[in-house]
Amino acid sequence: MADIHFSYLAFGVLTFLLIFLKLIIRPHPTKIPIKSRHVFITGGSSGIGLALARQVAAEGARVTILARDRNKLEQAKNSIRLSTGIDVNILSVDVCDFQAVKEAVESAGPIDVLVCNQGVFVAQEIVNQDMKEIQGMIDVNLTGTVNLVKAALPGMKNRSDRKPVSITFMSSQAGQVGIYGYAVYLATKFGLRGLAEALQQEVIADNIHVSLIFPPETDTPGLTKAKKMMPRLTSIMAACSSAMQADEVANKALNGIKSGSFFVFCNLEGLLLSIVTAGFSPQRSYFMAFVEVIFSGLVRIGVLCVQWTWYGSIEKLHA
Ligand SMILES: NC(=O)C1=CN([C@@H]2O[C@H](COP(=O)(O)OP(=O)(O)OC[C@H]3O[C@@H](n4cnc5c(N)ncnc54)[C@H](OP(=O)(O)O)[C@@H]3O)[C@@H](O)[C@H]2O)C=CC1
Ligand SMILES: CCCCCCCCCCCCCCCC(=O)[C@@H](N)CO
Repeated sequence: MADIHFSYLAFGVLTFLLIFLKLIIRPHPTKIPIKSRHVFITGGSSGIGLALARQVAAEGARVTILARDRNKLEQAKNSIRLSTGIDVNILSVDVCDFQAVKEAVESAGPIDVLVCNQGVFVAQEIVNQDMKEIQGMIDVNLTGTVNLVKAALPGMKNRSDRKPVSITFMSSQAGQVGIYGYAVYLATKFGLRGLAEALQQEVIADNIHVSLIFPPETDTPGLTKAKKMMPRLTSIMAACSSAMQADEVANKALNGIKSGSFFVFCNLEGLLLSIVTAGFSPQRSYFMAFVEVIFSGLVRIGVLCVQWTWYGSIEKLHA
């Protein structure tokens, strides 16, 4: 008898919670159309950016890709033409040069979806890392992204149609959790989260929607390069989240952008990380908000266990 009453009560409380969350979550849910829109992808000549460029081109978007190396850009353009029959616009620019970024953005025409995906990463203990490498990661990943936002925002705010548009940042699961060997890289990726949270508040009135993508290790030319000198502990920790192909990550990213999700996770570990690091992030899905509220404590126990094994590995390898 008491059992039945208890389950009614639990059901009632959970239903009330769902309805409550549906009423209060902000920003409101949205949908970002892709077809016939201008998608501007930095770092679009390689890896995740190239895979995303191919997918949005196949969905009928007008695509611009930006990177430094003109040869790689030409190759990317040819490979996208071969697989989709569509021509993308290429721009050879260094994101660290604000003036050049501004001119490139103006030459490309009004942007509907800006994907700041360019990034460099070197896995190495900070004590061994030289200042050039450190400064390079901060300049490309963080300052470069600020440059892009600063250059593109005026045009996006003053667009002629008021349809929803997106600014998307390529973070990393290493933008949600500390990983040995990635101290400076993490500083840039955690930095993007702060940028994204404040920016979303500043641009919501313009119907601009911010997304943050959190990929696990992804098979790309960039990762192949980083693996050459990766510390053992970096590999051990990164292997706790299952690796993915660039196409799969691009697909998750595209679905996340279309649904205007603020946090976009890519695999099961990513879902758990997004629950446990939800913090003060905006949430458009009442269902995800519900999942966060109910499960964050439990997942916290899980990640504390993961930290326990990680610190065990650190002790062992440093003994
Ligand atoms: N691969 C992985 O395991 C993961 C990657 N990520 C993130 O995803 C993003 C893409 O990574 P991935 O596909 O592996 O990278 P790649 O190294 O394969 O490609 C990087 C792209 O960025 C461009 N780029 C680099 N520096 C600049 C610059 N200064 N100005 C303009 N473009 C630049 C490169 O072109 P060029 O050199 O010609 O300029 C290239 O197109 C990065 O932000 C990365 O941090 C996140 C999680 C996991
Ligand atoms: C119970 C909860 C379980 C949660 C498990 C969490 C495991 C986190 C692993 C994070 C791996 C991040 C790799 C990103 C690497 C990257 O960004 C690239 N640029 C370079 O590889």
